[in-house]
Amino acid sequence: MSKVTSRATTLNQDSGTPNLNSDTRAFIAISEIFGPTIQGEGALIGVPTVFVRTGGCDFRCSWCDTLYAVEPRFKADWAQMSAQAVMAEIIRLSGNQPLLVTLSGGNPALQPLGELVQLGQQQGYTFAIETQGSKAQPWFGLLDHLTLSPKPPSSGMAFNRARFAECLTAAGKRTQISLKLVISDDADYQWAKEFAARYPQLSLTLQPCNLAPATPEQPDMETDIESLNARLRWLVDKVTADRWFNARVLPQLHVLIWNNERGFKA
Ligand SMILES: C[S@@+](CC[C@H](N)C(=O)[O-])C[C@H]1O[C@@H](n2cnc3c(N)ncnc32)[C@H](O)[C@@H]1O
Ligand SMILES: Nc1nc2[nH]cc(C(=O)O)c2c(=O)[nH]1
Ligand code: SF4
Ligand SMILES: [Mg+2]
Repeated sequence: MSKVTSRATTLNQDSGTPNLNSDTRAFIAISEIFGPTIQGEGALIGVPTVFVRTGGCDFRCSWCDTLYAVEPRFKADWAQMSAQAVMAEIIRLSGNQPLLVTLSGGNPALQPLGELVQLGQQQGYTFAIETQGSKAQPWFGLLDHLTLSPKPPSSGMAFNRARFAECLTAAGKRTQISLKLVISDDADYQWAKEFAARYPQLSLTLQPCNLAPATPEQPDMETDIESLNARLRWLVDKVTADRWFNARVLPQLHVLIWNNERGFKA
């Protein structure tokens, strides 16, 4: 399957729109732009969208399924693109028909994305972001959806409550915020219960961890759907037994459909 990935670099930085980035000349590190497909996870599951995946991350989760957009050894594969060039690719992929654009990564919050969001919204596109809540940006307040996915103990990453709070503040009132917590074992589940209790105002999705995701070394590795389903059943049983009725339990739909393969859809 061939991949829809933008590699062009444009030099036109003059958008004429108000600037929300500290650096007006900033380029965005892009790992891939693909779609239209459907959002496979969380509160917007099933919604048609184009993904913009940025390169680079401040975390190294033990089970990360997108290391090709995280580790600096893949930097040479990332394009440095202007907001205008990214928008042109989104318009091309969507046939100039506005839809939801999902910013993911890596950590897209490390990138200067305010201008892109403004450009797209002027043309009727809406914007969602997937980020772990380790870095806030002033342009979070422009977004339509902010999915915060703080990491459980199994990831090996630490939680910074102050930084997470900054993300909530930056999103303000206009942006819809939801929580997406990945669960791989009992310790993660217990952590998620305590975490969610601290943020009762946020809509919540629990997502079973894929403990054997495709890796840059084995990108075509078959997903073990049976064990993913077993973990999903385990999670549903726990949530219902605990009468945790404001939690939503969802698989990664794109993994079930396309095996998390990089390409047009996954
Ligand atoms: C690849 S991350 C990129 C965005 C951002 N860095 C973050 O973690 O939110 C997108 C989502 O995939 C989830 N994810 C990554 N690896 C996973 C895995 N092996 N199983 C289940 N979810 C995973 C993350 O927790 C996050 O919610
Ligand atoms: N279809 C699809 N849905 C997704 N939801 C979150 C994704 C991500 O990698 O951030 C993702 C992805 O890579 N593909
Ligand atoms: S924060 Fe997201 S992109 Fe970064 S390593 Fe963790 S799962 Fe991967
Ligand atoms: Mg993914």
